[in-house]
Amino acid sequence: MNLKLVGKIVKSMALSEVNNDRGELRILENLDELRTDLADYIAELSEAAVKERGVFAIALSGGSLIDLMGKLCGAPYNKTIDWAKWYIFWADERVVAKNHSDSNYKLAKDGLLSKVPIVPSHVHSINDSVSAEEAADEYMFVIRQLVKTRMVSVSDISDCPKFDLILLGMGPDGHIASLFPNHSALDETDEWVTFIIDSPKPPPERITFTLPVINSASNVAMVVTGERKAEAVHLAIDNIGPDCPSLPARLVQPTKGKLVWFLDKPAASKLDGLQFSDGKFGIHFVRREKTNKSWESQCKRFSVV
Ligand SMILES: O=C(O)[C@H](O)[C@@H](O)[C@H](O)[C@H](O)COP(=O)(O)O
Repeated sequence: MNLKLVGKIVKSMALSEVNNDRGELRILENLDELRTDLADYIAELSEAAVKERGVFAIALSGGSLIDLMGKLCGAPYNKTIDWAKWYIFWADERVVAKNHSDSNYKLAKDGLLSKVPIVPSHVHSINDSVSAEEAADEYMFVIRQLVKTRMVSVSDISDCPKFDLILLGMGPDGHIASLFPNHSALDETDEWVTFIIDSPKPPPERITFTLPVINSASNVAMVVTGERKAEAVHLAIDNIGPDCPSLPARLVQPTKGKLVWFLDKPAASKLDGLQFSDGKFGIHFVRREKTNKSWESQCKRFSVV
C-alpha cells in the first residue's frame, strides 16, 4: 500500500487531487465552503469563456445543485460576473409545466435566474406544452441554431455542441442528468437530446442531454453532497477493477474537457483509503491508493503537511 498524498484543508480552500481519468477531486470541509468554492469556480469559467468567446454557455441540472450555487446571487459575484453574456440551458428537464414545483426551470428561476441580471432571451428552457419526444426534438433544434451562430461552441472531434460548463448532480443510484442505470438512454449516441417516459425518480417524463454531449463539454462539474451518495461516489471515482458496473456517473469522461468533482466530506467518506484527522494546521486528508506514481511526485501538486 502506497501513501499517495497528504493534503490539508485550509479555510476557504478546497482540498484538490487529480485522480487519473476521473478528474479533479475537491473535497470541502462543509457545505458553506463548497458553496464558496463552487461559486468561485463558475465565476472563473465565466470570465475565461467571455474573454475567449464573448459568451458563456452553461447547462444546469435539477436537485440540490441550484441551492449549492446560491452564493452566485450575492456579493461579489452578482456584481462581478458578466451576466449579460450568459446563455442558460438544462442538462435535463422534467416534462411538466414551467410553473410546476417539479420543473427544473422553475427551480433555477426562483433560486438563481430571477436574482441576477440574466437576459431573458438567453434562457433556453424546453417547450412545456408538447410531449416529451417533441420537447426533446425542439430543444435539440434550438441548440442546433445556437451552435450555428457559435453562441454554443462545437466540438472539434464530433459534431456535438461544446458547452462551456455542464453542471451535474448525482443520485444515490449514480444517475446524472436524466440518465439512469441500465436505461437505454445511456446508449443514445445519435441524438444530442433524448427523452424518457419511465424515470425511476419522479416525475417519469424527462428530456436529457446524451452522454456524447456531456462528454463534449469544455468543463463538467459533478456536485455531490451527503452520506447517502457516498457509495455511488466510491463506485464512480475509485479504481474498482474490471467488475466496475456501468454507473452513469462513471461514464462522465469529457473527451477533451475537464471534469471536477465537488464533494462534501460525507459524500467523500467511502473513497478508497480516505482519512480525515484534526491537526495543527486544520483538517488533514490522507488517501492511500494503489498507484505507480511516487509519493513525492503526487505531493508536488498539494500542500503537504
Ligand atoms: O432533475 C433531476 O432530477 C436532476 O437533474 C438529477 O440528475 C439530479 O441532479 C440528481 O438526482 C441529484 O439530485 P439531488 O442533488 O437533489 O440529490
